[in-house]
Amino acid sequence: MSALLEIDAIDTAYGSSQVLRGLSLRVEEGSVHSIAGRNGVGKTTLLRSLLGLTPPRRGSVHFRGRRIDGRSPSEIARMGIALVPEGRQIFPNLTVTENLVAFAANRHGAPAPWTLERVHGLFPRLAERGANLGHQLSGGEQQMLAIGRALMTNPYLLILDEATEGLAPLIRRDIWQCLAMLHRTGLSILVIDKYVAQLIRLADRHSIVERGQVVWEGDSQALDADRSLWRRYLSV
Ligand SMILES: Nc1ncnc2c1ncn2[C@@H]1O[C@H](COP(=O)(O)OP(=O)(O)OP(=O)(O)O)[C@@H](O)[C@H]1O
Repeated sequence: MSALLEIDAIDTAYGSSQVLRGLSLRVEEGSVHSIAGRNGVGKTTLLRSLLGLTPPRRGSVHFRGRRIDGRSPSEIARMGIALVPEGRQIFPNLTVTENLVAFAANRHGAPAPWTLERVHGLFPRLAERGANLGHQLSGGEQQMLAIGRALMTNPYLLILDEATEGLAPLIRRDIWQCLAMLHRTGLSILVIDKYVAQLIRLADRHSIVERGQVVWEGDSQALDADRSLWRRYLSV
């Protein structure tokens, strides 16, 4: 496997308040990589750093072998990173179909690109609700739409920030199943979530963040076996 994303010793701060402290992380191509950790340890700041929203002050970020820290968020997105943000942030006054096609692109010539039809195959509910406005959807439907919209950009890396937050258990199960299916297609995924047992089932590698640093990294078997890690770093 080769590295799709390489974050090397980044420091990121909001004004004088430093959040990330020499954080390093490597996501292999074709893998699902989870980032876990308690509230406020810097997980969202890590995403903001690699997406160019809050650029790191030190260290480097490479994506597909090219340095991306210092580039603008739109340039980084065009290089093939798609975010499913916390809170979904779909367009409330566009229809479901308009939300899906608004940013559709196949900039990198994916041989089997995501299209409206393929997204409808993944989430049949989005086909049924195609003419409804974003604000008329349930939380679960909004989450499906946010994932579908990200896929329509045909990214190399899909990032999900708390995608199952606030969803009913059955809808959460659907989202986990959808991510497992995307993993089987070979898509690389970086996922932040609180449900450690589900992350263990889904992801290949895990990084635990504490006070702005990665304090543990390993595979699912190792994370499953060491419950002291869960108690110490994950409040579960
Ligand atoms: N825009 C901002 N300005 C100043 N401080 C911020 C800003 N955003 C986050 N912080 C602070 O940075 C720290 C890390 O926050 P961050 O959102 O990255 O953590 P997190 O691990 O994603 O937590 P959560 O799970 O609650 O989203 C927190 O102390 C938070 O208060």
